[in-house]
Amino acid sequence: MTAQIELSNVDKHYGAFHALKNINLTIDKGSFVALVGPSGCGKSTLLRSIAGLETISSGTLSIAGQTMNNVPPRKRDVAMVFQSYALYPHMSVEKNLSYSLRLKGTPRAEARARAEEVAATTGLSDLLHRYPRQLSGGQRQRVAMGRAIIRNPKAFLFDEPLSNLDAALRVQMRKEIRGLHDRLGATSVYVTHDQIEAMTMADHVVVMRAGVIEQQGSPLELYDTPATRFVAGFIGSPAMNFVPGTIAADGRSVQLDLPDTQPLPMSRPQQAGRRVTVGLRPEHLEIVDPARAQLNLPVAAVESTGSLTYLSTAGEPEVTVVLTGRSNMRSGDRVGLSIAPDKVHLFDVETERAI
Ligand SMILES: Nc1ncnc2c1ncn2[C@@H]1O[C@H](COP(=O)(O)OP(=O)(O)OP(=O)(O)O)[C@@H](O)[C@H]1O
Repeated sequence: MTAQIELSNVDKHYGAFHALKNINLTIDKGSFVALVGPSGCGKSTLLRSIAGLETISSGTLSIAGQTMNNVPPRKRDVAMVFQSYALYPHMSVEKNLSYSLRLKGTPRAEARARAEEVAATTGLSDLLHRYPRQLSGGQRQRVAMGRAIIRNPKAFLFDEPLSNLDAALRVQMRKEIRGLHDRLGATSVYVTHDQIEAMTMADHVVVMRAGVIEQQGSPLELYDTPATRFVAGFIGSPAMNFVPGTIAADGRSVQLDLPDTQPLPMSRPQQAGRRVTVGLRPEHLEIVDPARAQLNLPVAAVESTGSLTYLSTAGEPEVTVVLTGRSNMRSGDRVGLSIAPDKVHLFDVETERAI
């Protein structure tokens, strides 16, 4: 039942506002694709366009090879799962699950049997007689999932489904949703503003910005080779540090605009004298003996979570360093840092594209 979804040259205008700009995206059958980006970038609009809750202004949208541009939502055979759950409060879990089947005229006994089957898949077997108000947030989310599953749709469309849950439950539900996706062999499209959620759940991540697909790829492709400064800053936590710099005369190292820094060797030669933005991930900076450090910076703050320690430096721009374990550094100390040549990212100052 599961299907491929294809968008080619899709545009969406809300009056004069251009919400989606020339979107080209193939969602392979059986894949789990996350749409991420800051608030207002168009990810919900894209998802709602697939569902048919928005009409696209131009381009083609197809599901299982059939053009869907003018097909109403209920005939697209896709299931949406929302953050608000949208459960019927006056119906038991069993009735919530079987409602769509009953609407289609499925006999009562068969609908109940399907509800029991789906309840077993989603861990709701003991809760079939409860009402939504008697469920925890995670259980309600599972009912919302179950209602989508029972319809055996061509694709599952998730709109920030975990936003209402606390941090621990979110982590658990991520695994449950991904596990269900795998067991059902489903095609899933998942909107989130949380890049960690996207990275941990999806096979393919689509980063959007102001209505445009900025970059798409596997989670680690985006992390290792961000195409733009925006993607570099959006993927990875804590965020990449950006420092202005100049390619040195030898073309093989880059001098940062920070006092007490040596040129950083690069893995590929660049044009000498070129002004660039240098990207350094906090987890790639290593603390080293000041005598052989490439950067010597004053420490402004030290924060520890027990397993990780975050150092931030004084001065402009601030540089963040993350290390595993603990550190006896204190505010006011100087820290010596170095970074491997293949971990130095460079971006064009004007276009902000990776170079
Ligand atoms: N019905 C509408 N009429 C006019 N503009 C709209 C409409 N719906 C959305 N927009 C605009 O389109 C842009 C994209 O909205 P969308 O909801 O897709 O963003 P989003 O990336 O999902 O953001 P968020 O994470 O905040 O939900 C926003 O600037 C929004 O204000």
